[in-house]
Amino acid sequence: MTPSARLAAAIDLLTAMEATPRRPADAVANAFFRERRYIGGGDRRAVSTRVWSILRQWRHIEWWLDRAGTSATPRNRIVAMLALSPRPGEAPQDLFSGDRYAPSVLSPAERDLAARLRGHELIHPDMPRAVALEIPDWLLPRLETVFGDDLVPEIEALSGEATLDLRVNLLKTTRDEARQSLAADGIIAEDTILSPWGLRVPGRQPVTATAAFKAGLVEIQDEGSQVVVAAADARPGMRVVDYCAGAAGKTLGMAMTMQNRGHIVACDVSEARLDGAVRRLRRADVHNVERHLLKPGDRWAKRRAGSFDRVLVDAPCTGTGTWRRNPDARLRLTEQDLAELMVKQAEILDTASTLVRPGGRLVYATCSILREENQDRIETFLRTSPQFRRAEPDAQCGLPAGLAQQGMIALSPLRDRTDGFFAAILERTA
Ligand SMILES: C[S@@+](CC[C@H](N)C(=O)[O-])C[C@H]1O[C@@H](n2cnc3c(N)ncnc32)[C@H](O)[C@@H]1O
Repeated sequence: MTPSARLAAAIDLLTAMEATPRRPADAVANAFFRERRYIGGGDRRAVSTRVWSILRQWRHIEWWLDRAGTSATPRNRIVAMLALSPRPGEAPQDLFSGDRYAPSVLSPAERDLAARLRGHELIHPDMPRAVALEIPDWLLPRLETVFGDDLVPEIEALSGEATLDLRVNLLKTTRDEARQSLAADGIIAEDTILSPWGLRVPGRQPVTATAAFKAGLVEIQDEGSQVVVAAADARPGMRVVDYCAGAAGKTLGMAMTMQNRGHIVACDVSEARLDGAVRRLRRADVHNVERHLLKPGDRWAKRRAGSFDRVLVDAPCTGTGTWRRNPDARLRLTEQDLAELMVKQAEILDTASTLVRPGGRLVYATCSILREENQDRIETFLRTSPQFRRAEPDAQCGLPAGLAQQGMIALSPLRDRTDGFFAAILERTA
């Protein structure tokens, strides 16, 4: 594709995203490219990079368009981005060439817009703080409470590119062998700092095409998720529940720390997600996992009360810790979403906690950075559940000493170079 044709595809993709504003951008993009199989890998990456650069600057661009008195159409967004963040060979009038497959030539109003914005920076001193930080207005006071003086660098870190982390599957290999196998396919990976089984790959590399990935030696998993797996400290022979297992990301990690011995029940309310786990479990050679679909009125938990050594609750949450991957999510998130999720988290935690045996552990985790979903949730739970107390990670789980503070781990992209993650370790005393 020519640069102009790629730009036209970017405009079409932005238009598709605007047509379904509640749908995650990556789901819209996947559907978009599935319907256009003629767009090859390199072109797909170029179109996505262009669109994602706009998603990351959504509020900045809107502010500039509003100031210019024009509407935030996909074409105007792209014209504004090209003018505010110019790159060599990307003059708007050249890319909007009107040629075959290219966007139609700029209208007088679009040309005027480009001329007015040229020479300005994306961020302007007059922008309200929430706009400058690219977060919804209602979230600003909450994030100021969480990060205090570090708010700006923390949000900058949350807005950057995500790292590509792998969890080595110790059921099949060692960290060194996995690293060597990746190197044979031209991918140089480094050990992660916090996770004892992690490898970090620089940039965006085609890991899924490597022999290591195909053979199930490595699994793509953010280091923060791996830390949650380590905090769960599931050991060989234990009875374990992964109560919100989804497609089994953390189930796979726990099966590994259990050396495939003992039993894990992977529960979820989503049949599609649990089905997605099957192929991953097989590829990783995991065979101590049973899947259980939770249904309304399900008596499964009641019948098994107090019978598990470990219960992991990887709760549905705002995902505010994963903005590096999903920059569009921060703009979709509403105060109502947070309120609904908090009700759900309380219900899930209450039910799942009944499964833990006396002396067993409950680990509650989110990929959120908000206090309401994390520390506040745990404090409320502990007030009403005196049979639980905070516990420290055991040294044998492999996490660095001092990572947990009073039984809670809060990871941030700025400090830890992971997604924003939270995990609380609770022990049932009676
Ligand atoms: C953060 S995701 C889990 C991700 C998964 N543990 C992983 O590591 O790949 C949260 C999961 O909670 C599930 N969920 C939502 N409501 C639930 C409920 N009431 N009980 C159990 N699971 C629920 C969702 O379907 C979703 O798969």
